[in-house]
Amino acid sequence: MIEVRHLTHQFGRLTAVDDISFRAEPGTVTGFLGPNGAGKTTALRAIAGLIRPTAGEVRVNGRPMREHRMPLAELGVLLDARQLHPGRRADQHLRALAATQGIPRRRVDEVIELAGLGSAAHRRVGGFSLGMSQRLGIAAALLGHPSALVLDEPINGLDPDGVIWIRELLRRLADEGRTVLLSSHLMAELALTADRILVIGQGRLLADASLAELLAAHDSLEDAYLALTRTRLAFAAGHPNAE
Ligand SMILES: Nc1ncnc2c1ncn2[C@@H]1O[C@H](COP(=O)(O)OP(=O)(O)OP(=O)(O)O)[C@@H](O)[C@H]1O
Repeated sequence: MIEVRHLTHQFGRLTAVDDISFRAEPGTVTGFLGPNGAGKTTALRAIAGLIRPTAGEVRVNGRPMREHRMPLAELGVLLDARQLHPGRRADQHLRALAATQGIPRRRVDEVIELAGLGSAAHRRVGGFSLGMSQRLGIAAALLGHPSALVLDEPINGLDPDGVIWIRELLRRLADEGRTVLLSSHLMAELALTADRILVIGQGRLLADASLAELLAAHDSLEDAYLALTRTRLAFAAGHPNAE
C-alpha cells in the first residue's frame, strides 16, 4: 500500500507537486498520467524517499521509506534506468545491490532471467540500449520481492515483445497482491495495463478514478485525459470558458 497525503514539493519558487493525496492499493495497477513537467517523477521520488517533501507525507506499507529496515523488500523502484555506472556489468550491478541487503545470489540469477537479460548479463551497462537498461532497472526493482513498486516510464524504449512482457509482468505482480504504481505517457498502453488512473497536471491531482469509471464517461482514456487536463487546468487558471 502506498499512501500519499497532502504531498507538496517545491524546487525554489517552483511548486512541482501541489498538495496531492491518493492511495495506491495492493492487487491494483495504478497509472500516473500527465503532461511533461506535471510532477509525476517528483511525486515518485518523494514516495521512494529520495527527496524530502516540502509538506505532507508518504507512507509505504504504513511507514515512510527511511524507517524501513529492508527497503528493497518493501518498495521496488525504477526511476532513471540510464543512471548506472557504465563500466559495470549487469550482473555485477545487481549483485552489488543485492549484497547491501543480504539478498541471495540465486535471486540475482532469477531476476536476470525474469527480465530476459540472460544473454546480456555479462555485458557492460554502458553499451545497453534504452530497452535493455529498462529491463535491468526492472530486474533491480524486483530483487527484494517487494510488496510495492514505483516505476517511472517503464515502457519507454521497450520493443513490442518488451511492451507485452511488462504488461503481463505488472498484471502478474498485482495479481500476487502487490501494489504497482507506474507513470506513462502512453495512454493506449495504460488503458491495457492499469486498473486505476491518476491524472496529474501542473502538480495537482486532476482525477483519481478506476479505468472503468473513466471509460464509462468517455470514449477512450485519451478522451478522458484531454477533457480532464483541458477543463480542470483552464478552471485552475480562471479561464472564462472552463466548465
Ligand atoms: N531537481 C530539480 N530542480 C528544479 N526543478 C525541477 C527538478 N526536478 C524537476 N523539476 C521541475 O519540477 C517540475 C515537475 O517535474 P517532473 O520531472 O516531476 O515532471 P514529470 O511529470 O515527471 O515530467 P515528464 O513527463 O516530462 O518526465 C518541472 O517543472 C521540472 O522542471
